[in-house]
Amino acid sequence: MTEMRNNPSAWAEKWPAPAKLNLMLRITGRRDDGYHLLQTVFQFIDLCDWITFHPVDEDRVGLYNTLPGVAEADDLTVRAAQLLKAETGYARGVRIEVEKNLPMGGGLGGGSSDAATTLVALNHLWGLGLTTERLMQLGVRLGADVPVFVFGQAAWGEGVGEQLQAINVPECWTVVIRPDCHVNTGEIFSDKGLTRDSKSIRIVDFTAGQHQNDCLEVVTRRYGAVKDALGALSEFAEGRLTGTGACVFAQFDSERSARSAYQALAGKWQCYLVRGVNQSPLYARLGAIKHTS
Ligand SMILES: C[C@](O)(CO)[C@H](O)COP(=O)(O)OP(=O)(O)OC[C@H]1O[C@@H](n2ccc(N)nc2=O)[C@H](O)[C@@H]1O
Ligand SMILES: Nc1ncnc2c1ncn2[C@@H]1O[C@H](COP(=O)(O)OP(=O)(O)OP(=O)(O)O)[C@@H](O)[C@H]1O
Repeated sequence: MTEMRNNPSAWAEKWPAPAKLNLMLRITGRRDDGYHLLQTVFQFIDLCDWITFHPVDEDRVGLYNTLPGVAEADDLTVRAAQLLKAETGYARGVRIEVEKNLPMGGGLGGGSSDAATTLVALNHLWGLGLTTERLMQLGVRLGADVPVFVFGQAAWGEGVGEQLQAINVPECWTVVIRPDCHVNTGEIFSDKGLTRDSKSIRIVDFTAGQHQNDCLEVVTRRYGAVKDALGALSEFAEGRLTGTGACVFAQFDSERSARSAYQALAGKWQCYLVRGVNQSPLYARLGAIKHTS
C-alpha cells in the first residue's frame, strides 16, 4: 500500500484544472517538425475543471465518464496517467472522474490543464517523487500547453510554449465570451495565410501594451462568431483572442466595470465573469494537502 493510501482524505479531494488565457501571442518562426515558435504570456483564470482520482489495485487506468467525441484511450487525463506509469513503472492504477466546466476547443487549454493536473496529482498520490521540471518534460509530449499548467505560475513563454519564465501580471477582473464554435488548433496553425515572422519582443514591450495575437486574422476570417464576439466586447474594453480561440476576453480595472459588461453581454452571449490569477489554483490545492498530510 502506498503512503497516500493511508491518507484517504487526500484521495477524496477534487483537484482543480484551471483555464489559461494567452494575454498575447506572437508567432516568430517554425521548427523543422512543423510546430510554431511562439512568444506568449500565460495567465490562469479561476474557472476550472475538477478532477477526482480513485485508487485501483490492478494495473488499469480508466475514466468514470468519457467526454463527448473523445474515446477513453485518447482522453488527455488517461494518456497522462499512462505516461506516468510508463515513466516510473508504477504498478497499480486509477479511475479518473472529470467534472468538465471548460469549453473544449475554446483556447482555454482545458484538455492540457486536465493532463497537467493528472501528472501533478498522481505524482503526489502515488508517491512518485518526480520533479516539476520532469513533469513538464513529460507534459510537452502530450501537448504544447501542458508545461505551463504544471509550472503553475503566470509566465512568459517561448519555444512552443515550454520555455517558461514566471512573471507577475495584474490579476484583473475579466469577461470571457465563448462564441458558439469549436476551433481546431492544428487547422489554424496550418492555414497558409498565417503570419509566422513576427519580430521578437521583450517583456517590457508587452507591459507597455503590445497585446497582439498573430492568430487573430485567420481565426476571424474562418469563424464569423469570433469576430462578432470581439465586436461585442470592444464596446466595453479591448477585446482579445486567447490562443487560437474560439474564446475572446477583455480585462477590466474593477469588479464593478467587469460585472456591468458581463451583465450587458450575458443576454446574447455565453460568458464567464472570472479573475486572472498568477498562481495556479492547482498549487493552492497541493499546498493545502501537503500541509495536512
Ligand atoms: C495556441 C496555444 O494554445 C497557445 O498557448 C498552444 O500553442 C496550442 O497548444 P495545444 O493545444 O496543447 O497544442 P498541441 O495539442 O500540442 O498541438 C495541436 C496542433 O497544433 C499545431 N501547433 C501547436 C502548437 C504550436 N506551437 N505549433 C503548432 O503548429 C500542431 O499542428 C499540432 O498538431
Ligand atoms: N480531458 C480532455 N478535455 C478536453 N479535451 C480533451 C481532453 N482529452 C482529449 N481532448 C481533446 O483535445 C481537444 C482540445 O481540447 P481543449 O479543451 O484543450 O482545447 P483548447 O482549449 O482549444 O486547447 P488549446 O488552447 O490548448 O488549443 C478536444 O477537442 C478533444 O478532442
